[in-house]
Amino acid sequence: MPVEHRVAARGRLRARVVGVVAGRVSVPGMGQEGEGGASGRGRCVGWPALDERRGPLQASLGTLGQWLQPGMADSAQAQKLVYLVTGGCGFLGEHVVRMLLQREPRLGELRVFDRHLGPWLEELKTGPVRVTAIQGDVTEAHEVAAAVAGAHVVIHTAGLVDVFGRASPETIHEVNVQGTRNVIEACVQTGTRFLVYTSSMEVVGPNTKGHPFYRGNEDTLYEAVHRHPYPCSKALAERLVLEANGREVHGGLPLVTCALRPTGIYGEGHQIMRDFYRQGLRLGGWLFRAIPASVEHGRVYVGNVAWMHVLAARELERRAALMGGQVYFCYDGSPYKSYEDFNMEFLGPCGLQLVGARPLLPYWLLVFLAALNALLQWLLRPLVLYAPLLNPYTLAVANTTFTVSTDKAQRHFGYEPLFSWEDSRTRTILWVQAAGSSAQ
Ligand SMILES: NC(=O)c1ccc[n+]([C@@H]2O[C@H](COP(=O)([O-])OP(=O)(O)OC[C@H]3O[C@@H](n4cnc5c(N)ncnc54)[C@H](O)[C@@H]3O)[C@@H](O)[C@H]2O)c1
Ligand SMILES: CC(C)CCC[C@@H](C)[C@H]1CC[C@H]2[C@@H]3[C@H](O)C=C4C[C@@H](O)CC[C@]4(C)[C@H]3CC[C@]12C
Repeated sequence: MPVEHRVAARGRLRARVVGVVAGRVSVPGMGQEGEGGASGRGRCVGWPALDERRGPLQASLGTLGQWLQPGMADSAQAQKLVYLVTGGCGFLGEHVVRMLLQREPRLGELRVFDRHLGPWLEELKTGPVRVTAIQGDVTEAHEVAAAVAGAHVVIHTAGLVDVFGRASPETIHEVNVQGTRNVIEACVQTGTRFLVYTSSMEVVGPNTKGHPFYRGNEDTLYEAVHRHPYPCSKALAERLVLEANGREVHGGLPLVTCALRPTGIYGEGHQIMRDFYRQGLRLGGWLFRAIPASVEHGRVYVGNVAWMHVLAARELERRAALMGGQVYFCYDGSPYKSYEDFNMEFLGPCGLQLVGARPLLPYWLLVFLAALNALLQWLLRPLVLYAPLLNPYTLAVANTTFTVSTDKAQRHFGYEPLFSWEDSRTRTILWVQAAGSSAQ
């Protein structure tokens, strides 16, 4: 285990650094010119309004020339940058960390900030890039500020992903909204100019009315009304990030922010996929269709989501005027399918079968069971945490078509999926097989 020590950061800020390891850098990526676009806005029912704090430069985004420091373009190749990834030990965060090490040529130091540090960070010991593991909590403003101090770019992916009622609404709000506010304020205080936020499709929908969002893009009009704490928190946090674009950071330059909105992410490390696999194994290799095959659910491979983060972070500097304050859905070539049929793309080759061309239970019965689960969760809460996959919210999400079709990230910062559907599928199958056999 690494030796625990403390480092002094800018001013009186201090960070708890629990390890320093080094990783490898390789192949550069790409980028091209694009055009502007719009960002979505949601409405949270029953949640506090946001501070209406806007940066002085918010309303007047300048030309690219105004955003670049003198000589920056010339020195860009030589300059080594410090990146901070919050939530860097999570499902997506680990892929972002590894992707940065493999594909960001300007990476000089990579700070991985998480409440729970993964042992795999130790693997990243060889190579020229300094990797700094920082155990910290985004809800603690001083810990965030200490980690951010001196970083050029922050990728803020830490979040409490809970649609099952495991955490309280207050905790979800604290981590996702206050945590994001802390990251923004840390950037402003310490002079960090570039912030990429991992948002979610749920900032848009599905809404509580079950309206379909079919092949939508960032400009598609949709009635985004949130009641569940998780989408509420993501919507509020995304708004904070977008509104912070243009705020003056320490040193006088403007903050540049953007938000990426993945749909349902799949790939190596996806816990819910592993849970379905294990459940199928327990049921003798069978899974039972609950949702009609006609309900399409957007999915995106984790490696492509990570790649989009890396590209967005890289291009924010050069394309600040275009990308600042923008939202981008995360997309790739994964096929449009129902949630269960899509899972079968991986679970099928692992030996599971989905029974039924149509749902085996009538929808009203699922609604009843979901409501019963919610009631049981509430009744049992003082005694035990009962948090099954099926509840009224997850049923509504699974049973509402939500698919995106867009090229905004391609136009704005040259994003193309790095992994084909075939690659993504193969990698995920191999992981499910390994995860399944380790569970035996
Ligand atoms: N998984 C998906 O399908 C999906 C889809 C869209 C968006 N997202 C977003 O992507 C991000 C990552 O999600 P994920 O699926 O990798 O989840 P995850 O739970 O695997 O990762 C989140 C990471 O954040 C860390 N974290 C949580 N609370 C923290 C705190 N208070 N301080 C510091 N670190 C903390 C966790 O330890 C974890 O490592 C989240 O912001 C989530 O909202 C996920
Ligand atoms: C009705 C049951 C048989 C099936 C239950 C499946 C359910 C657990 C799944 C379906 C859709 C899933 C969500 C969707 O992929 C997108 C996201 C966005 C992301 O920000 C967090 C995860 C989440 C909510 C998925 C959670 C699991 C869901 C609801």
